[in-house]
Amino acid sequence: MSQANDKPTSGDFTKTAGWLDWYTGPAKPRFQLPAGAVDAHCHVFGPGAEFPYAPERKYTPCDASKAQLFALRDHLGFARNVVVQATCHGADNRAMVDACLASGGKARGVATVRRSITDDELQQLHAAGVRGVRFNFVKRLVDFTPKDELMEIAGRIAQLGWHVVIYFEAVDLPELWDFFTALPTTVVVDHMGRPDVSKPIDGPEFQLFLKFMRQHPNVWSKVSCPERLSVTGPKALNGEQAAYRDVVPFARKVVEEFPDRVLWGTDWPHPNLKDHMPDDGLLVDFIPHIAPTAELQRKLLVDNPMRLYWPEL
Ligand SMILES: O=C(O)c1cc(C(=O)O)oc(=O)c1
Repeated sequence: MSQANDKPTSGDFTKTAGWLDWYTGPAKPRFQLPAGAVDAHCHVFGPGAEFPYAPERKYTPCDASKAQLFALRDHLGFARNVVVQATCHGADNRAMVDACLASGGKARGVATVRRSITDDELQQLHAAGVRGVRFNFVKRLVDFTPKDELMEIAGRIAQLGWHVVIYFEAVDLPELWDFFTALPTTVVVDHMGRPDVSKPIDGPEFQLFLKFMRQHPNVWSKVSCPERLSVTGPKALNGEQAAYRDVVPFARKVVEEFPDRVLWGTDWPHPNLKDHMPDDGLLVDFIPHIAPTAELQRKLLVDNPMRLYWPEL
């Protein structure tokens, strides 16, 4: 349906040139999600008039509110969300926290924090449902933060039982290896560490990522974002049931080798896509291609995210 660039950015903001808005009117998935499924990676954007975008942001999105996120959750058949702080909000977690608080216990959060955060502020985030912090190493999204600052934060949040979510490009893994493997918490990799899927699955780059997971049982991976990683498509649009073929072997390998350490999320509202905006219903239909059995699906969508984000249930 709509791929038009017609969604607003409220407040004193103008969308980044060429910004693609999230997809209106997604299909009802054909794949029936297991009961209690968690969308373990999604975001809210603003609305800018209520929760202004951060001065240090690298892009200005269209608004994507908590009500719109919850409507998508219900439409697709998810029971819960994990709302990950988007870089356009910097370390101002108010929009994410507001979504968690308004969810009636159906959303947990992952925050971005600075070294200056107080213990009281961390406790308030915990009470709102935050269970992790995100460290971002993708240079087009954030300015550099010194590793000693990040390690100090990791040490503090470890005491709350939280985990660290890391986002990086595959080519940067060698340089980041020592830092990542020194983290004292569970470590969750966003989007499989962004493999270049035009390279062979048994080539050095993806093998290094598998080695990272094999050698470090505290490392988990989100097998999300085929729409970002795919080079050949086809796109999840117009009813396509075999989308993003080139990503399937990579994601399926991770799911099958590490079934107890994988998560899946829509990545709605899909920041910074340049080529197309996927139909989120068809993205859900991608899941059985990478998790082909009911047991793998239940672990990926229910057991693993519940263990990490709702261990008390
Ligand atoms: O690849 C991206 O552009 C991207 C950006 C963000 C963010 O801005 O937080 O989050 C993601 O999961 C992916």
